[in-house]
Amino acid sequence: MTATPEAGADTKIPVTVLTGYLGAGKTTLMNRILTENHGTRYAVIVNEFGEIGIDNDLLVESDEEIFEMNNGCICCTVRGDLIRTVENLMKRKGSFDAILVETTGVADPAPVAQTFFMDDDVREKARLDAVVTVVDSRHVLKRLEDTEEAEDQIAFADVILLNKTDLVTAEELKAVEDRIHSINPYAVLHRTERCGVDLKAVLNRGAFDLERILSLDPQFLEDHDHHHECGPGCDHDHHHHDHEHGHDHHHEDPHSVKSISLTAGELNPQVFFRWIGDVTQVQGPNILRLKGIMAFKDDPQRYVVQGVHMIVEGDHQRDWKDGEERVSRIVFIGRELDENALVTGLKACEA
Ligand SMILES: Nc1nc2c(ncn2[C@@H]2O[C@H](COP(=O)(O)OP(=O)(O)OP(=O)(O)O)[C@@H](O)[C@H]2O)c(=O)[nH]1
Repeated sequence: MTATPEAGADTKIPVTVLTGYLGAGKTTLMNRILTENHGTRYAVIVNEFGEIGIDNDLLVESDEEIFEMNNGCICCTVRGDLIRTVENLMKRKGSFDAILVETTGVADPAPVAQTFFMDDDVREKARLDAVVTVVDSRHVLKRLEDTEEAEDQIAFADVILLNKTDLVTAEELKAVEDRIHSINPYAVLHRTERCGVDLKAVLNRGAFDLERILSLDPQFLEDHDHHHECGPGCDHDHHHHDHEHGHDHHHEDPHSVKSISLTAGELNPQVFFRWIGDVTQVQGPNILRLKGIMAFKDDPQRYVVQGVHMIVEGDHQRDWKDGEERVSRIVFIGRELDENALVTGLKACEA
């Protein structure tokens, strides 16, 4: 974690990570990005060559290669292939403006995101802009029953394209939205057919769109969630799927993903860094994402933290504006999170 503003943060190449279950529409979105006239030149990294038409854009193949960190982290891995690919791309810096990583065939988006936090050389040159998840509206509820990966992809997302809306009824779509919202209330949702979305809504979001995420009223979200999870969403599931485990109340399942949003006043940075380090060491395997904007006492600038599992990084972002309320806000998305401990822990960081 660096405590000083990083020089040249703006010159870092933004990286968009594209995830989504098999057949959700990732290639369709990719084709759109590569063919639409948006003025940005993308270098594309895929695990395997797709049938993508490329003009000016670079397409790089990378083989699956994942390293576990040898520092005892049980949930942190980096992708050697991705590091090398990004480094090779950087030698051609100037010939593209942004990088798009398609995680075809990769079930877990964490190692891809972690690579952009953990490898120093990569971090120096590139910044993770957003994780974009394409969801098949027709099949996602079933996928969520079958696999943890489908849930992880939603939990990780900053932007979600609710695709194939032509294949579901309005009620079905609403149920899907409710369910996604219950997993990750902070992702921006766009309903799409053939991934038809204004690409500005997907690309170059900046810092995981923290501003927007954290400006949401957590109280509202909690009420909202509760209502939805026990309401039409659950009903819908019952009608459409056979449940082997015999219940639908996802929030009662300790293994399901939930989000916890906390606020506090001005913090003592030393105490906060120690706390967030401890939290991620202990709860890291269960923390899929964390994002926060912190107000440190006597610090003229806002401090932004974000993390994946046990990895946290932070940076000063910009000056607090005149009249802007100096509050600290942080969101954890994960499984089996100890909410009381998080609440007490953050409180104890107050200056
Ligand atoms: N009906 C319908 N079909 C769609 C939509 N979007 C994509 N498809 C189709 O769904 C199929 C899968 O789309 P892809 O874009 O290849 O999905 P993908 O996520 O790249 O698939 P994999 O690479 O296999 O993981 C294709 O036949 C697309 O034409 C949509 O909104 N509605």
